[in-house]
Amino acid sequence: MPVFLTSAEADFEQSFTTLLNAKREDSPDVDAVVADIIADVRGRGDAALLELTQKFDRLDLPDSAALRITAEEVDDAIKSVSEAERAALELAADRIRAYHAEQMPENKSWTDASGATLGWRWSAVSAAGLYVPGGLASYPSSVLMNAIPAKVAGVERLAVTVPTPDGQINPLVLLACRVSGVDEIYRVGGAQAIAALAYGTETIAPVDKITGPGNAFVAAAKRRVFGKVGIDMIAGPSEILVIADKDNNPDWIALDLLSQAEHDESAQSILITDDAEFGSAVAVAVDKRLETLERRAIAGASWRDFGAVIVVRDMDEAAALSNRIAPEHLELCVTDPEALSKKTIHAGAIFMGQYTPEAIGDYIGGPNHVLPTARSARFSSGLSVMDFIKRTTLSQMTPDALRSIGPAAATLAESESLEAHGLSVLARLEALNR
Ligand SMILES: NC(=O)c1ccc[n+]([C@@H]2O[C@H](COP(=O)([O-])OP(=O)(O)OC[C@H]3O[C@@H](n4cnc5c(N)ncnc54)[C@H](O)[C@@H]3O)[C@@H](O)[C@H]2O)c1
Ligand SMILES: N[C@H](CO)Cc1c[nH]c[nH+]1
Ligand SMILES: [Zn+2]
Repeated sequence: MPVFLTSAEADFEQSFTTLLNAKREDSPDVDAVVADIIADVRGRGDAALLELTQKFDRLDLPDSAALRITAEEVDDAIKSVSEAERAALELAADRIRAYHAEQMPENKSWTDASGATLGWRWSAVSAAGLYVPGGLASYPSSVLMNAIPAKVAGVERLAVTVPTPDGQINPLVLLACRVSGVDEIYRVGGAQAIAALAYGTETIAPVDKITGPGNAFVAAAKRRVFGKVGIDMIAGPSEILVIADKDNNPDWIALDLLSQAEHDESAQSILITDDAEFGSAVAVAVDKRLETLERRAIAGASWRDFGAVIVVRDMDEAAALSNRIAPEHLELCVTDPEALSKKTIHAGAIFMGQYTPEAIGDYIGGPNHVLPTARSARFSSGLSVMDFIKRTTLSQMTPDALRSIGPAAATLAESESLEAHGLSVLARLEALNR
């Protein structure tokens, strides 16, 4: 049974805090294994990749050239994709592209009172690496969500790594690469893929930024290579918080809760409502749906161990609790979602009104589905074009500007005992005054 909490009860604060701190990730001690794999790939390059691919993915590759999945192999694999799946993927790609194009920031420059021209300019990283988790159960939608923002940002080179256990790959993953404009794809997985992307091998040139989800080995490797390259984030198990009033169909809300519960036994689904009877009706509907759901073992475990129904006095209280949870996904199934959304400020993504199930955001809405989990929406945002660009500041002095602000720089340099700093300004001022 999920927990059923009522905010008016005396022990609510204690129970809510327990819910907030529920440990949802079993991270086995994988760091030592990952350190060895990274050292091996740095030392032996492709030879290590071939050996580790044999060991972990049971795939014997004849030589380094076979690490890359060729355009012909992609052509062959995507023949099996149905027309309906192709059309859906293309529609999703178009909508994700259009949304992310709107995110591109402007360059800026201005001249201030001293005569100095100041500003900044954005430019894309030169090369990005995208890790796609392996197996037939991998998500093509996640390929679009990672690759398209990179392309929109202007990244010139985008390399995908994907493990192919026993030689198997989801053809939709390859189609998603094709639709996103990615043609550099390697059949390598785990920590060895991350090491190859970060440090390079004979076949895989190094990248500047690595994004994409993966298992504990991938996450540990991303943590280790951070600094050598940039990384996006370490995404934890999925989460959904639904705030709903009684004017909703309990079955719809139950399905929304289960849509994230079915991802992972450690996923978390929470309903906050101001109507206890409605809360009970949703809990009943969840149980009913669980009877027939294909992934009922996973979804049932998630709902039993981490699910919750919270009954509050009013929607202001709901908003305050939501901000403390800072969920990855927040659905506002209330009469005035716009007004409530102004109060629910800590959330990765908000879905407004009863006709906007979170699943729309996972696939086709346009915004990114790679979002902050584990309460990190308090201080961070989902993947965007901003993850693939960086800002360079610009300054240009005129002689008058240097005369105006240079002496203060020289004074500060002297107070820091950095003589050459001060002299580099003073030498120019002397020349100007000659
Ligand atoms: N958040 C998202 O959008 C999203 C999307 C898809 C998948 N995921 C997550 O990605 C993960 C997928 O996991 P997966 O394992 O199926 O695929 P994966 O691609 O993440 O990992 C497979 C690789 O792990 C390595 N590995 C496995 N056992 C190892 C061992 N004992 N020692 C060293 N390396 C080992 C191997 O190299 C193997 O190729 C799941 O945790 C899933 O929840 C998240
Ligand atoms: N909801 C997941 C992120 O939390 C993303 C996803 C991919 N496919 C379906 N859903
Ligand atoms: Zn999902």
